[in-house]
Amino acid sequence: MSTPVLATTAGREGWEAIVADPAGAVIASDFDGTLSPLVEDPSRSRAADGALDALARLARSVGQVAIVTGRPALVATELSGVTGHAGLGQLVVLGHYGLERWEAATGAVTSDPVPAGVAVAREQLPAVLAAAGWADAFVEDKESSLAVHTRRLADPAGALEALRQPLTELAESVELRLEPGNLVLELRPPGIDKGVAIRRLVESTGARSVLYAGDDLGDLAAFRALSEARADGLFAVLVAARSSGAAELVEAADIVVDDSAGVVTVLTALSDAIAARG
Ligand SMILES: O=P(O)(O)OC[C@H]1O[C@H](O[C@H]2O[C@H](CO)[C@@H](O)[C@H](O)[C@H]2O)[C@H](O)[C@@H](O)[C@@H]1O
Repeated sequence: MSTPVLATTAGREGWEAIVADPAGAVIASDFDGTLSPLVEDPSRSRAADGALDALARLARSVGQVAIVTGRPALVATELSGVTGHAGLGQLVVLGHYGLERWEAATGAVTSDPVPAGVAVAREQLPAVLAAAGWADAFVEDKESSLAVHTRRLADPAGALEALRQPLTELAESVELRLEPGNLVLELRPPGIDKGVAIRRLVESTGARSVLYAGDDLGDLAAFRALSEARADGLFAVLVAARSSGAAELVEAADIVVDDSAGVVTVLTALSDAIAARG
């Protein structure tokens, strides 16, 4: 498979660094919209065809393969099907934007503490949704956070805009953070995001290079953290899938693909390039 179009010098250098020194590389990807096609019902998300095989093939040569997701770590492992998948025995899943860490090697999840505000928000949320006129919005209760989805409402974009301010106020009143995403508004713990998560992973692995793939606004923090880390000598390749239409993410990317199938193509091309270098 040929090398994908690398739009930037930093991206080309990052790709070359991974190919030349795969043992020093972390390959990390978001789940929804990046490794999995977007679907209406979040409980029906599944890894795209070939995604796990592509990760497993990379895992043979790179230092670390990881999924970095807004989902609870165990939900992401179950939906993605990574548990027990051949070749993914060293995978790490950073769930809840990095609040949780699951390791395939042990099957154990560790988590930072969940702030009390989540329980208060859970109680108050139905009344806030009703007052905004969107009592039927789907609430995905993720235990450590609450995601309000508008995708299945009559006016998904209108509902998202109508709910943004009241949910911001609710989040602030209980010391949570409002995380906007693709037709979703999440109330979640502050102090952690995918930027913090990927920095921790780079530090703990001693990585010299990273490829990170994402599609939504929540992935911007990882893109920013890795862009900044380039100044300290880290090589990075930033891959954006257009799935969620996050323009800022696409603008900041070194490689842009349409969807999760495109992400699989990039991962496969990278493992081909590593294999060709021998
Ligand atoms: O960090 P991610 O793995 O991308 O998770 C972010 C949120 O993704 C999920 O919602 C998105 O995907 C759904 C399934 O395709 C889709 O229906 C929804 O509209 C998208 O926003 C998930 O449900 C959230 O909990 C995640 O935080």
